[in-house]
Amino acid sequence: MAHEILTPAEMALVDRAAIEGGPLSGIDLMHNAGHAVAALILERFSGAAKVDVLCGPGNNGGDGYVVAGLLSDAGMNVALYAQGRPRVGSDAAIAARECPIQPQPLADYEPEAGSVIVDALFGAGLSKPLSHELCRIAEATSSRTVVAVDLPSGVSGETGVILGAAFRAAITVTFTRKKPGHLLLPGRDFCGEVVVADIGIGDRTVAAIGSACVENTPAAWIGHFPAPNINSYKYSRGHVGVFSGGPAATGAARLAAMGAARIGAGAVTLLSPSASTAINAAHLTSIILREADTLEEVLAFLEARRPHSLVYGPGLGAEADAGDFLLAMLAKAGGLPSLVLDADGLSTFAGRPELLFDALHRDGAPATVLSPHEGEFRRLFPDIAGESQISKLEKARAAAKRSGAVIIYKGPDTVIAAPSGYAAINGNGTPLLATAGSGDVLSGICAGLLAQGMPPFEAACAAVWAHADAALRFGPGLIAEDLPLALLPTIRELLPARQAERWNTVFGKPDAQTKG
Ligand SMILES: NC(=O)C1=CN([C@@H]2O[C@H](COP(=O)(O)OP(=O)(O)OC[C@H]3O[C@@H](n4cnc5c(N)ncnc54)[C@H](O)[C@@H]3O)[C@@H](O)[C@H]2O)[C@@H](O)CC1
Ligand SMILES: Nc1ncnc2c1ncn2[C@@H]1O[C@H](COP(=O)(O)OP(=O)(O)O)[C@@H](O)[C@H]1O
Ligand SMILES: [K+]
Repeated sequence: MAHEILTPAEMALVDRAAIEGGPLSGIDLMHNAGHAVAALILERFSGAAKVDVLCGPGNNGGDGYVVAGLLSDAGMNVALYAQGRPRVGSDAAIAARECPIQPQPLADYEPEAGSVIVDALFGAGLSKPLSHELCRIAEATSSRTVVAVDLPSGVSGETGVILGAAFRAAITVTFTRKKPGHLLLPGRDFCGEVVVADIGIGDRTVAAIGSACVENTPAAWIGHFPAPNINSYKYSRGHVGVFSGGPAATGAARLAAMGAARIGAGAVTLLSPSASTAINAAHLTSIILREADTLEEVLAFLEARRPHSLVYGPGLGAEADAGDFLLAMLAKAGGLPSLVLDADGLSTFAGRPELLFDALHRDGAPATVLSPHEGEFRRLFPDIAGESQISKLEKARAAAKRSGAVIIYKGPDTVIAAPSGYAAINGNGTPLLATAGSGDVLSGICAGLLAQGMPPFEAACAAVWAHADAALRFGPGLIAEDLPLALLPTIRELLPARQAERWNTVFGKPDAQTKG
């Protein structure tokens, strides 16, 4: 699984296990790391007038000494600036000794136009904010071409938080696997293009560490992606029920309904208050419309039609009665398989979230996905949101554990987390999605996948990825109404990939275990 994400601490364990297990020693790995960075610079920037390599005191600096030596051997004009000497006996000390270029004090460094800067100051070992002097240098290089080794110095590999200031890289070359700081904001914004270099550490060594986080790519869930078979009929392909708001707020539910239908649910029913029926009827064709004003009417629908998944929240209004209605429905409806709570369906529990969490932890509760944006997350999990020391990844995990639901913690760096702690960080997000109603479509896509039998964690991951992929393919001008139809090219590529995966499974290749 080459899409695992490793924290710096996990990466250190992997490095150690690789060195102990052989055949490569620490300095061999450092040589390989330096080679990878030097090869990239030769490939992309061989015409640069000069390369300035900035080396720190640890092994990140060690990589820098290797890069400087290799680029100089290749005929480039290289200058080396170092902060502190590597610790005696470290791999970095060997690399510094091997390097033919005499380092100058980093305090003397002034960036020049036309130079490419290699930032090998701090990587995984960054433990405190950059000093004033380093902040000055980071600032002075912000408009230059910087290639960062492992991470831009100043970016926490674990959280993506900036410690003091950070170098702004055009390209970051990291080793073996990405770290959370490459995907979480604001770190991601400082990394530029991220290249993952293989330095000779095998997949098995990485797998043995048991990272519980992956980058959200189709590889993480394609084995569960639903494909209709020859026996499918509309209800067996998945039936989604979406709750509509009152007459002034019906659009959100229709967006969710269309998202569910386009991702492949065979039937989607919009449950509409009678005051909204005429408006909804005027805007719907293939979506089934069912009037339901009271709990009894909703329960009668659930009993008669047995939908596989419900979307509750978009456009419902955040007043307490929306939450009370949901709790009553959960208490009385037997055997509801799955539920997506979004928007007002989350905000209605502000100040009383434990009522929701208790209901979701009860025996027989539906498999639930909560899809809060930043503000909704703060309303449901104020203490977790306020923790300044932990990453968005850890916040999503804590929220999933507490609520008993899969969390889609939305934003440019959406994190998906299961109550088990298993998590994914999304990397294909696009600001094109920052348009009103796009979250409503996402909730429908997620419900549509749940209704087709996809396990909740995988359904949430696939929904987030497909939502962003569709937006990227559609391009500028996207509004939420476009998103359901924009899913088509995405689905048309995912379905053959799913078929190929099925053949692999027949022949015993990848595992299709659920992580949720
Ligand atoms: N054998 C290995 O373990 C390998 C390590 N590699 C490189 O090694 C790096 C990790 O090396 P290290 O663990 O030595 O860590 P770093 O080189 O990132 O930094 C550690 C040193 O910097 C100091 N430090 C941290 N933050 C500071 C700050 N803000 N101001 C001043 N000093 C600060 C620490 O006290 C420590 O001395 C990786 O990022 C990667 O580039 C690669 O060469 C691959 C192999
Ligand atoms: N800058 C961005 N980059 C990537 N994705 C974004 C960005 N801004 C918003 N999104 C995504 O767009 C969607 C917006 O959802 P939400 O905030 O609930 O909007 P709405 O309530 O209008 O539907 C989420 O999936 C979110 O992750
Ligand atoms: K660095």
